Amino acid sequence: MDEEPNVAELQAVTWTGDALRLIDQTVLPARLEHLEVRDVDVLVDAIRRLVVRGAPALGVTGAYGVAVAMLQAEREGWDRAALEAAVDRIRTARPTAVNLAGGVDRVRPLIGDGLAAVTAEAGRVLREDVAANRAMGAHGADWIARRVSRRPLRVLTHCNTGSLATAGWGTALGVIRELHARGLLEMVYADETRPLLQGSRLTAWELAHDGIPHRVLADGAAASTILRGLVDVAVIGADRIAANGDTANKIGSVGVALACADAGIPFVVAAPWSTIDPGTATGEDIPIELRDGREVLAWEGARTAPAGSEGFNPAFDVTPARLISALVTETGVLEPARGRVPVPGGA
Ligand SMILES: CSC[C@H]1O[C@H](OP(=O)(O)O)[C@H](O)[C@@H]1O
Repeated sequence: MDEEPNVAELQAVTWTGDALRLIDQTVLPARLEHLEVRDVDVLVDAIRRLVVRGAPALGVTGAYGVAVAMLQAEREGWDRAALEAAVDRIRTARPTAVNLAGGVDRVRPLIGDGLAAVTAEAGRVLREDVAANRAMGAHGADWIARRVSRRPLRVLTHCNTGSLATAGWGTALGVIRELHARGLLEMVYADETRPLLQGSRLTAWELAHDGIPHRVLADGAAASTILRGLVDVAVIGADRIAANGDTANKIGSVGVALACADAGIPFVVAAPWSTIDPGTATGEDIPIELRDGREVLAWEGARTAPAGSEGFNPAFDVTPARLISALVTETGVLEPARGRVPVPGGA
């Protein structure tokens, strides 16, 4: 890695004019490399392998993915039906983050207006997300500063919700960046987030580049670290939020929420409205991605479990609204645990 990147401004997803340029998150933090995508099969594979990942980043990817499909259709002489089928494959490449489908659906109606219309709308999706993250950071820091009296603050987070998971700045990590900028932050406890280690590989990389003090902990250490009083607030992201406030996020999130409830500290979710799905009534209706069990049984090709063992690898879990102290959005803060949910009267 040559130049030191400005990680807070890093763009996991950019459009080159004729290709999607993705940071390859599977090789971070060892190497900062990019993948230029001009083919739908390559894009679907990149989404499934988490080359690009994180709900808002997937939303931008889905939007520009329509442009990738349009250019390939032109090159390869696809008819409209073949183009729509390719767009559907992008839309369904991963099931849980509602943003992926949302990004595709945002630009799909513009296919008939041509590539420029599609890429212009996709650009708005990207810029709106950056603006949303900045606003979320401020709303979240304001809420936490009002609700938590200890200074400075010790914050626990799970998975990666920074520039790498969004169009820039981050959701939960955007709140953490804002707390740091205000001089309110003592320490960030970053769950390693097995099995793909988004916390130890990606969040730690972002925090280190920002000069934010942090410690990486085993996922299994989160609950006792919270119960021992070493954490003042937990802030995490989301992949899909149901109408009643139930929230799907990276596997291990609900354990953090349960520990926070028992310890009497706030459990905060930071997510843009593009992650809220009014069409999903409750957490029971959120599709949970079941990934290849082998991800749990090995790391970088080195088997860690016995040959005969099977893996069980749900990628997300659902935290019930009753455990969520604050849902921080770009327009302000809801309090699901107090009944203030995205769709009042929702299921
Ligand atoms: C800012 S949303 C990030 C969200 O997405 C992650 O999932 P994955 O790494 O599998 O894409 C995780 O749930 C994060 O909280």
